[in-house]
Amino acid sequence: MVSEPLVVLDQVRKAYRTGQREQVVLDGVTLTIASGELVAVTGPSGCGKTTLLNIIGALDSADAGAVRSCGVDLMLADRRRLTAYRAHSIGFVFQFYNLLPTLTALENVKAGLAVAGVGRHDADERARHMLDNVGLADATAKFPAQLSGGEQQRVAIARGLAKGPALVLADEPTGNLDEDSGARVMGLLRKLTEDTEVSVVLVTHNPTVSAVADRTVRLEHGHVTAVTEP
Ligand SMILES: Nc1ncnc2c1ncn2[C@@H]1O[C@H](COP(=O)(O)OP(=O)(O)OP(=O)(O)O)[C@@H](O)[C@H]1O
Repeated sequence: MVSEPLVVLDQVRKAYRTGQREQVVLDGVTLTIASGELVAVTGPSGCGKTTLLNIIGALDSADAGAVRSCGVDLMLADRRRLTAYRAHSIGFVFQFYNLLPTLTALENVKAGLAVAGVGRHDADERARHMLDNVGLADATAKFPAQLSGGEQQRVAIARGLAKGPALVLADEPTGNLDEDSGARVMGLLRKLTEDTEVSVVLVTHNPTVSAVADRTVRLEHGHVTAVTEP
């Protein structure tokens, strides 16, 4: 039996309007992502990579086309359904980690679980387990400012993954890291897709990062211009 892809984008169009001016950012983007796949999205600055990620994550909406992800039709779903989709199905990882500075590593991961509706006892156990998985079992009580950039990004990955999402969306997850820390973060994301059914879509400018992916999708002038597999 051939299973349905986790994400299906069909002829997706997105334009931004500023006053009278309309800028078409995505102009007929078609793309599918399978469960357990790691897909890198590359392309020149301003080509719409973040916009594409935001549409898949229901942080923004397409103007036309079809967008289905994790069993949800994002073009038809109401706000409540979209909020539940973001909270349960998607793990977000950002370039600048977006950790809460006044919370410890453990509390940051637990905060992500609270949003997903996980009870306090379960959340504590799961958060500790996730921090252990990313190699930070000794850093649970540390605040973000006491951690390196790479460690902070690993906390952010633990936070994004603790709720058990089907899909992780990562915008330049290694963009602020040195080569070694970046390689470790990529190794973590790679292992995750190998050990579980989680899919990862990440935006990157770095060819070393996209080399780790199952597929690299290049966006240019609103279109997918190339798809490469290593
Ligand atoms: N909310 C918005 N309103 C108006 N224009 C926007 C908005 N968001 C993005 N844009 C414009 O859409 C285009 C695509 O932006 P996007 O952030 O998706 O590109 P990107 O490929 O991720 O760029 P970069 O690699 O520089 O991060 C840019 O020209 C940007 O200025």
